[in-house]
Amino acid sequence: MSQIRDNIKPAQVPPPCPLAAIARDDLFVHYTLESARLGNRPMVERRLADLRGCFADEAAFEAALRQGNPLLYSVSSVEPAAGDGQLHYGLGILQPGKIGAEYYLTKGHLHAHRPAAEIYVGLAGEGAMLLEDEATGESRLVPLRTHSVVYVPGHTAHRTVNTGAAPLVYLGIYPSNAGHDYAPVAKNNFRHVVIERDGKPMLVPREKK
Ligand SMILES: O=P(O)(O)OC[C@H]1O[C@](O)(CO)[C@@H](O)[C@@H]1O
Repeated sequence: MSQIRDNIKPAQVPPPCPLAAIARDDLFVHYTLESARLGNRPMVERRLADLRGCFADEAAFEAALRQGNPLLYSVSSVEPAAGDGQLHYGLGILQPGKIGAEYYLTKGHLHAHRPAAEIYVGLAGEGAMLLEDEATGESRLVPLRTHSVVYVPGHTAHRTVNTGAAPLVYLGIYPSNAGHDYAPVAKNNFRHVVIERDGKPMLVPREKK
């Protein structure tokens, strides 16, 4: 018996929670749905020109860009602590609109640390998450709206789409070591496109060029 006990390795003890090391304004952050900004954190803004290559209808994209360079979405983030078990989160606001038949969308990314999952909490508006398994290309369109939560598994490219008429506001919560890897989506894009057909969102395969 004692021999068995001797062979049991002690569980790894995590370092003590660095509560004192966390800034007070990282422990409590206020936001409003109108500003969709976390406290006074900087807003990263993505305008139409930043989304070059994302939309399927390139002629419609160039035509829209000639009319102006509207703000499509903004994200502010809180990163209280790094290290094993810690979390970061971001508040996003994605405007309504379309390029051709395709709804306004975010660039989309994989996590640099591929196993990292993410939780999206819908706070306002009506949209969806486009999920794509990196290895198999398997795709899902999952609704994201007020009072809904979407689970994004690890190893899954994810893009947010606004399918409604009002701004889509959402909170994304992810492991502190997740990181953003934009390169695979920038190179290959998603295999599917979310378009409006007969007034409703529909997932269709991207046409080959
Ligand atoms: O597709 P993008 O450009 O990364 O935008 C989505 C944003 O949503 C989040 O996943 C959560 O707010 C951010 O990490 C990310 O920047």
